Amino acid sequence: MENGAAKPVIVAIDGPSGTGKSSTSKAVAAQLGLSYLDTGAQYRAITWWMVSNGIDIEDPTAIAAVAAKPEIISGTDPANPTISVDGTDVAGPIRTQEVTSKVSAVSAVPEVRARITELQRTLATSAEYGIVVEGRDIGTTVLPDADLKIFLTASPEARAARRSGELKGADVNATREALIKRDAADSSRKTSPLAKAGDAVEVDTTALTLPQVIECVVTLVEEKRAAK
Ligand SMILES: Nc1ncnc2c1ncn2[C@@H]1O[C@H](COP(=O)(O)OP(=O)(O)OP(=O)(O)O)[C@@H](O)[C@H]1O
Ligand SMILES: Nc1ccn([C@@H]2O[C@H](COP(=O)(O)O)[C@@H](O)[C@H]2O)c(=O)n1
Repeated sequence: MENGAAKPVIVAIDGPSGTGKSSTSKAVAAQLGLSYLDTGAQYRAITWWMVSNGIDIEDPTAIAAVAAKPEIISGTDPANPTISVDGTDVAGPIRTQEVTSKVSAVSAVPEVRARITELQRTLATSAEYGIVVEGRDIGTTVLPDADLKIFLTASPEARAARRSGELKGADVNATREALIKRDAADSSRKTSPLAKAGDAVEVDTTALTLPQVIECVVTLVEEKRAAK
């Protein structure tokens, strides 16, 4: 732990799918003694609830009408990030192909975003030593006053190779097409699209190893902390 008497530091890490946001954010938070929030897991959790309750994912009005119903709780320990819906641990179910293919439609609904954004701001402001929050709109919308904003990128080929390595036996081309499709949906929605904040530092991770990306972000956070 390196938190000492330092003031809380708020770090926003955004970027498209498979650029390394979760792996990097978790490691940076653990190394610097900060909390960690995976906002994609929250959108996946509400999507899982919609699917489980038979809500028509193609109907934004139906989604909006029930967006406030599920109780979503995120644990922010980077060594053991947790996510539950109405008391049920959904860490496994939110990673299914079904949820992945439907999450962009649910996360595009403004009532869903308002609800989840409120949860995210509450967690960020209550983190004693600071927090690393990763997602798509953290630097632009959720935490526009974050101390440090990072926007991770990587080529679609690198991202697909990483993902298909994770999903044993998955076809790289199909994985690449699915990533591109999800990024396009997330980037083109009206409310809080995936976007780089004007004051974010862009890090292209295509040719970097994960430890190199972590080291780069740790250095940037330490510089910000020293200047606070
Ligand atoms: N720089 C890197 N080099 C090689 N592999 C990496 C790198 N960064 C991350 N990975 C691997 O790529 C995969 C995807 O990383 P991760 O889940 O962190 O991405 P993400 O941006 O959070 O994705 P998503 O938005 O889809 O959740 C993981 O298996 C991770 O270990
Ligand atoms: N700040 C965010 C974070 C995520 N989303 C939506 O959730 C989906 C899943 O995210 P993963 O990081 O777990 O892959 C993502 O495709 C977005 O639709 C979001 O809208 N805003």
